[in-house]
Amino acid sequence: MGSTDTKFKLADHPKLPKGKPVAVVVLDGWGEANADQYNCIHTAETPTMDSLKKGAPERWRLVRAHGTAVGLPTEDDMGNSEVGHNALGAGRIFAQGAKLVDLALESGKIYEGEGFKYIQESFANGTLHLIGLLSDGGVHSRLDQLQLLLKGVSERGVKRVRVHILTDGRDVLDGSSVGFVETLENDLVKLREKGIDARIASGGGRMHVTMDRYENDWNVVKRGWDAQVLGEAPHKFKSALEAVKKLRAEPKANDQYLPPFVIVDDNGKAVGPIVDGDAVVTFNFRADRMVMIAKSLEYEDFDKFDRVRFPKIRYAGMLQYDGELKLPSHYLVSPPEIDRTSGEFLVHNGVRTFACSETVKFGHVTFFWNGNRSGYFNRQLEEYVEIPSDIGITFNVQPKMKALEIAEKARDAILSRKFDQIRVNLPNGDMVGHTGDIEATVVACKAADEAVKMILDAIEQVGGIYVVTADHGNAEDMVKRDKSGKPLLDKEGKIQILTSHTLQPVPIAIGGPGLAPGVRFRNDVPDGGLANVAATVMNLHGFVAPSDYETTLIEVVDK
Ligand SMILES: O=C(O)[C@@H](CO)OP(=O)(O)O
Ligand SMILES: [Mn+2]
Ligand SMILES: [Mn+2]
Repeated sequence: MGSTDTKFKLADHPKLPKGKPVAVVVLDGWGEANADQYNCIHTAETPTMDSLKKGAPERWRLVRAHGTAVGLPTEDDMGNSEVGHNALGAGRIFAQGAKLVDLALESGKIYEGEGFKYIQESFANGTLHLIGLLSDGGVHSRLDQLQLLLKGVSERGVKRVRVHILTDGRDVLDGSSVGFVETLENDLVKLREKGIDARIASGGGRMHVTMDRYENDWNVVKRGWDAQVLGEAPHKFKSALEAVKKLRAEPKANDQYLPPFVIVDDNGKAVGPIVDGDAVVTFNFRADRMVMIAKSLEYEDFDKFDRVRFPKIRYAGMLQYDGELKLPSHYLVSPPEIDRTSGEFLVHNGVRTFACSETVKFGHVTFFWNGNRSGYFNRQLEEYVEIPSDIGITFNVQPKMKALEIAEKARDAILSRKFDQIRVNLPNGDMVGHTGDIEATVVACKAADEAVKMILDAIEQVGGIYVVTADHGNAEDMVKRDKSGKPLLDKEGKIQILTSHTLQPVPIAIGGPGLAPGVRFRNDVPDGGLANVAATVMNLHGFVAPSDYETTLIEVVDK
């Protein structure tokens, strides 16, 4: 069983027993908001989640899931899966990538580090390529950081810059890509006036080009590779603005799924393929959707797709994206050191752990949960199950996704009695919410609720405990609003669909036959956030959390 490593020894909880199976269910993108027709969770039939809310007020509450509560720079920053699951798993609030990059740019430290010095060696004779998400969403990247970086490199000897853009429309409004491209083009004009040969070289929508995750579909990364490295794409344009405008005019086109394009010169030649001697920076700070491109840019041995050419480049990530794989080996800003996560502690204390989701969220309950670390802590005590996601579709056409399959795996793991913690992520509210399809999102929420029921029923059978929560909001608000909360209309008088996450708090409910009588939420942690959940879960496993963890949300009163 557990380890002898005293560093990880947890004290016994004075009142709560060990050995009860604990199901930890994370509903992705499931916030709490006022009830109206844009709240898909409210519209959907969700009897299980409703019963948790209505059933036991002392065992249901809201927790903060955005802004500084999850280590983001400001209270205007919506929550996201990376910071949400990091907080849930690590039990402490770490300054996250967005904030660390801000600080490094502000202080200028970014230019003093090993990563920058490394890429700078290419400035004299090579091109600097910047690849990343072009928006101000603040989930994966931020435009103002790109702008500061462009300014910084222009003052530090760069001669030729090529930007490879990925249009967003997921963390920001669909259609906003046009404005972001205009802004970037204006910045590049200014660089050219200073004598720097700076241009946008290629592009494509984030969900179709480059930003796949958890190896769901390597074709996505390949499309990016072909455009960015080889300078080949089905669409060729003289300017990125023209590209984005024309491609958006196609029926059903949207920013998230724009096809790949390259910018060509008057002779039809791509203006910025990546060649030997160049430097490349992937400027997203968030990890999950950069790991695959990082592998393709960095690994000599690589068989995921035919790269055709593997240029000898100096490559650095904005951050190091995977702490276990040390990928990439060069980076501009050190990632948060998310160590001593609850998963690691619990495994060292003999807690047998099962984690499951479908591919698009699999890393959320493993990699993110464990502090952006891939792999197991102890293969003997842990089992991580990935259910393959459908590929090549937008999830509004399949809103039930694999919720049922995930719930079945969780149910079987619970009934097997082989695990003490059974942890899942149910993706529906989030993945379908991102499509902006309100009807499909309602179906998605119902499917997630049914999955919760199956897991809770299994917990009932084995006398276990459940913790049901979420990582951030999404499906509970599908419309852009003004400050007073009124839906905003576009120029044609149509409502503006919100595809992004929200600033809303999320619910957390605890219960189950194994929950000791007298356990209830404390009322002296009113500002509790996702980081308070880890200590809570440790308590439910019969342990006291380490003293540097954010405090537990529960107390045990004598009954
Ligand atoms: O899809 C993603 O990458 C983000 C939104 O940008 O969503 P989540 O944080 O829920 O994974
Ligand atoms: Mn999420
Ligand atoms: Mn999301």
